[in-house]
Amino acid sequence: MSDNDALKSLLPPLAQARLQSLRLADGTATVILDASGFDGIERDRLEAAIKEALAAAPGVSEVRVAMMADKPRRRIIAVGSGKGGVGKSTVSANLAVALARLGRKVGLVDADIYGPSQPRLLGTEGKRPDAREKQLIPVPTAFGLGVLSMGNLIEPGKAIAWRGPMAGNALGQLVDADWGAAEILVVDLPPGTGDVQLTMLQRHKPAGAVIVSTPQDLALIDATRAMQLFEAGQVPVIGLVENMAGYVCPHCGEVSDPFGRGGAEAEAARLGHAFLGRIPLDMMIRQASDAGVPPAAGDGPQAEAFLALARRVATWLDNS
Ligand SMILES: Nc1ncnc2c1ncn2[C@@H]1O[C@H](COP(=O)(O)OP(=O)(O)OP(=O)(O)O)[C@@H](O)[C@H]1O
Repeated sequence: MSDNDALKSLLPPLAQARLQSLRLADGTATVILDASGFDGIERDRLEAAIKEALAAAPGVSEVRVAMMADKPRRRIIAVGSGKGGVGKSTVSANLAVALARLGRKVGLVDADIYGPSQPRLLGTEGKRPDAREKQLIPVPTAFGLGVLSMGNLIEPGKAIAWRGPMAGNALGQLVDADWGAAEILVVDLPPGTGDVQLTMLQRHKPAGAVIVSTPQDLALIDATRAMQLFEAGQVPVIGLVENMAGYVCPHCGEVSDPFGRGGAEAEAARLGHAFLGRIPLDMMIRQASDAGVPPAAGDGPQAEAFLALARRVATWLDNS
């Protein structure tokens, strides 16, 4: 029997069952265990039992126990659009806030190198993330979620010079940050089908993608292209959201359809994708967003529209 096997046989059965590695070097026994599912008391008890079991073993002067914690199963929802200005950032921010309101543990990554707008939308402008051992710590917001933005990493105005590997590495820093207990990461992608999208697909494997479009035909053609990119990368398209869908008159509340109606729903159906809902073109949405208070955090029909979207996305995640 090797020294390691002899030591292993001294461990309590539970520790043996959960053992990942056991090493003895210079009198120090290092025991690494998979402690997923254990609470603090169970961990303390097990650690004490292991120390007691090995303390008197030959050649052991010190025992170190490392418990590998549960890694939360974190899933990425990529929010994309075919073209800029369709409200992808607005939808991402409010989807994340609404998911948090539904009790989901969520974080938001602003990967839009061309126009990082999440700090403004979530009222965190000017706040920089801390870092611990080179890992970024998300900036807390008033809405129950943390946020990290490309804007935290690049100097304003320099975004356009960011290409390929640089943008990919920056995305990695944001996605692999210290997201704590967050189970869902909503990632606001740049518009179109460029480098950041490809890195997202290849390195970070989103669980699914939400595509935002306005009702115009041209926006829908671009949205279709964005959906095809995700499908080619084997990322399921959760569905299509139609933003700026009907205009809500700020005076009388009447809803009209300056860009037509039903186009996105028909396009989603044509492509065999789900239609996730309609967000109206509403002055209140723009004003609240500009003021750093996402409408999803408030009351009324605007919040309800985003909560309905979040419910659909949460249900999709639960069933996939
Ligand atoms: N449903 C809406 N009602 C009213 N205004 C909206 C709505 N959605 C977005 N906006 C406004 O439209 C503008 C563009 O939105 P946003 O920045 O979210 O778009 P985007 O697609 O992320 O753009 P970009 O790709 O350029 O970053 C913002 O001023 C935003 O407040």
